[in-house]
Amino acid sequence: MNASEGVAPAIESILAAADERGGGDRRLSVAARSLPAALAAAEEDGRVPVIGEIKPTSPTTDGRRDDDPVALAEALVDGGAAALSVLTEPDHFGGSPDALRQVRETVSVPVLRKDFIRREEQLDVVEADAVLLIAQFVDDLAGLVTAARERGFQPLVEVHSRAELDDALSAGAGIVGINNRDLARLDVDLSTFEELAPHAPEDVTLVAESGIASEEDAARMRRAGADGLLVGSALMAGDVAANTERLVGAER
Ligand SMILES: O=P(O)(O)OC[C@@H](O)[C@@H](O)c1c[nH]c2ccccc12
Repeated sequence: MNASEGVAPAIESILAAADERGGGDRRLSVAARSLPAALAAAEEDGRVPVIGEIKPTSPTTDGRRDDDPVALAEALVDGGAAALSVLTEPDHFGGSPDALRQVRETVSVPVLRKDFIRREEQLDVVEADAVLLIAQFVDDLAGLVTAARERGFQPLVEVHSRAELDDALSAGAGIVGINNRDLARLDVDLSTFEELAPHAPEDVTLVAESGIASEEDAARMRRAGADGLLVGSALMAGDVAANTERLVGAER
């Protein structure tokens, strides 16, 4: 399979860079904070379960947010985020493994590592509670899901189509992220989540990813069955704690 077939030039460049990056030289063993439990606890508490993403920049963002990642993490948690996501991709998203390390040392909520992981040893770069695996970009999804679990990580498998959702489920994913962004065209359509969510079994933790900007968007994804919302850009623009508080307080 040629994983980069039919994807936007920015993504091709992201994948080429990902293939160049090495991995860790020893196998990590992490004691993970449970992401599903953190999302459920927020819900119990009457909060919209938001995974707040620290994303300094991206190929679809204008400008950059170069604040201290720890300060951003604290603002997200103060605003009520149930969990955090930290970009570790350096070349296109301005992230770093070190930012994740510092954030995870500071906060007590679960932290997701957001990167383009292609090979097993790339899991060994930095400890996190959950790791993103993008179905479209991984050749042996079941193998990487197992490799992630062997290290103690909770794999969050990202999908964008029915076929990828089925692949994620057959690979044994317990947490599935449905990305509303089409990586081939780079546009966002919230109906992606609405169309795919009904095909996931009840016991899978479902995360709606990308393009959630308003309280209405948050409510819409919750009505469609999202157990968690992964939000980056809309939180990063302006006052991070206030932005988070607004989405966390959205009604259904
Ligand atoms: O900034 P947004 O539209 O709220 O999106 C967050 C997140 O879903 C997005 O950053 C993302 C989804 N899948 C990814 C894979 C790699 C890098 C980034 C992503």
